[in-house]
Amino acid sequence: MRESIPAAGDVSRETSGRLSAYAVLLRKWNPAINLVARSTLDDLQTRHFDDSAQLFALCPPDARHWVDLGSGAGFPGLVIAILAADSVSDLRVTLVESDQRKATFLRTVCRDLGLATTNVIDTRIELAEPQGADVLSARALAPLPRLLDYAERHLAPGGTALFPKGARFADEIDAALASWRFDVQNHPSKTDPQAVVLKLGGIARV
Ligand SMILES: C[S@@+](CC[C@H](N)C(=O)[O-])C[C@H]1O[C@@H](n2cnc3c(N)ncnc32)[C@H](O)[C@@H]1O
Repeated sequence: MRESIPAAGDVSRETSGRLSAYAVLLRKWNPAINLVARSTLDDLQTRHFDDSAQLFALCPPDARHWVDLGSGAGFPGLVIAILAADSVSDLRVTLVESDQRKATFLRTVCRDLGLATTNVIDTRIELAEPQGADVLSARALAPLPRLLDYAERHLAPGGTALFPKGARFADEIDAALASWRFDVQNHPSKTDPQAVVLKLGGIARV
């Protein structure tokens, strides 16, 4: 089956082809290793592809290394890697996923799609070598205070964190401010009226 999944905004034929090939692999592997909830397979584009692609527009132009934590089936990190492969930037992407079967899936997609500058680390975030990321992302991984612990390990000084969050994002920010200071912008989600993408900079422990 040929998928037709362009990301949000205009993308080249090559990028559109890679996104379609990724979707085909996802559907093929999903019954065996439960990459995404079956209920979301009917709306892969909005729930996963567009939801991931919106983060790419928030990437600082001088970023060189994007690290996605707890990538699972590759959201948002693999979509970012596909979009970056077609951009003028030299962005390389690292996906951290401790589930070995999911990490194998991520590596297979990278190989089949020719994503030569995307790397998969199949260890726990807490144990992985510090990554010095310019941009750190994590979707559906952990509450904000724990994400900031991860950012302390893996984000370069002055780096940017992008965390999609649900309707209770303000409570998470309040909880995090007990131990951290940071600048935060709330970008409304383009796929869910209740959700936002939090863009954090200047992260430091109080
Ligand atoms: C709920 S899923 C979200 C996956 C993906 N980010 C998404 O939004 O579709 C969380 C993923 O993070 C991985 N994970 C959870 N804790 C982790 C850790 N400490 N280190 C590495 N991966 C972790 C899990 O294996 C799982 O694939």
